Amino acid sequence: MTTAPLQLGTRGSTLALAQAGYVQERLRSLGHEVELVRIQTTGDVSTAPLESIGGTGVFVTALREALLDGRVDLAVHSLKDLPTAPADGLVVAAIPEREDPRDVLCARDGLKLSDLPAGARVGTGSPRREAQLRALGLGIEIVGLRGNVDTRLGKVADGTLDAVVLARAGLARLGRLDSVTEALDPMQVLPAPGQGALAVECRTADTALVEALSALDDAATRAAVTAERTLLAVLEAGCTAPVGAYAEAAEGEEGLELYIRAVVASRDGSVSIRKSATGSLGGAEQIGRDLALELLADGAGAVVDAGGPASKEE
Ligand SMILES: NCc1[nH]cc(CCC(=O)O)c1CC(=O)O
Repeated sequence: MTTAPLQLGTRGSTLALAQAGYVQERLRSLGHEVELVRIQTTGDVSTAPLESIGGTGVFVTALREALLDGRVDLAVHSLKDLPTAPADGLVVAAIPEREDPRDVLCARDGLKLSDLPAGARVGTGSPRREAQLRALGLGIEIVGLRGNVDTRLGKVADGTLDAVVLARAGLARLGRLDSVTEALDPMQVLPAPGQGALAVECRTADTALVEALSALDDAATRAAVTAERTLLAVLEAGCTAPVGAYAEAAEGEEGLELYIRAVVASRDGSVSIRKSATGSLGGAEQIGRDLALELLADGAGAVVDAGGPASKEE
């Protein structure tokens, strides 16, 4: 069989290339020829705060355009950057097994969160991280931060900041786990819905490719992130404050069950509402939806976030 190599669209950042390279290798091991195609996005070109240029969706739009106009056959995204609304003509054909989704602290001198002195400067551009860190009441100062992983870690190395908070998954994919001084306990800081997972997207009409990509799909990860993202979608319709959520498959009395925890917090940390639920792996959407409705019934809709709707962005 002679088929043209699959064209895999990716952003050009080191992290994006590492993620695309992972998918490329998995497809190669299944016998597919795959070439990487770099697509530049507004989010890569601009250094303005994400909230002011349309949020994390800017990373995704250019890749989706390349899929829809046929420049590429598949695209790899960080699932947490993918808007919850489905895109016309496109399908997330594979969600591979996720990395450890926790946020981590990368601090000077090996410090952990509880070692940071009052007034310590901690960098993050994520309202979700900011809200949950403030809610801990440690008296640390949150400093806004953007840029790639190297830029962010550099602010600790050069002494500008005492620490930064990042996704462990990104550091793992870049081989930078040596910078981590503490993995944050989800009891204190819940990750973004979908954090640590990849989404492999292609055209719905490309049925042979949809079928081929399904070999990369991990059922437990898909169930977990489906619950997290359904929760996010329901909350997006009903509140403006940042959302954290983490679902995992765990052995329960009835076999494998999905256990999900979620938080809605005001950016200043003064209010945070946390709830959890368990259910069957097959009922992921319903678990996510029900938990979101419970959070709203508990007042999540009234948690005011000064940043407005776009502030949910990571
Ligand atoms: N916000 C950008 C972004 N999108 C995905 C990751 C990391 C990889 C992942 O979460 O899957 C990061 C960096 C970070 O939040 O530290």
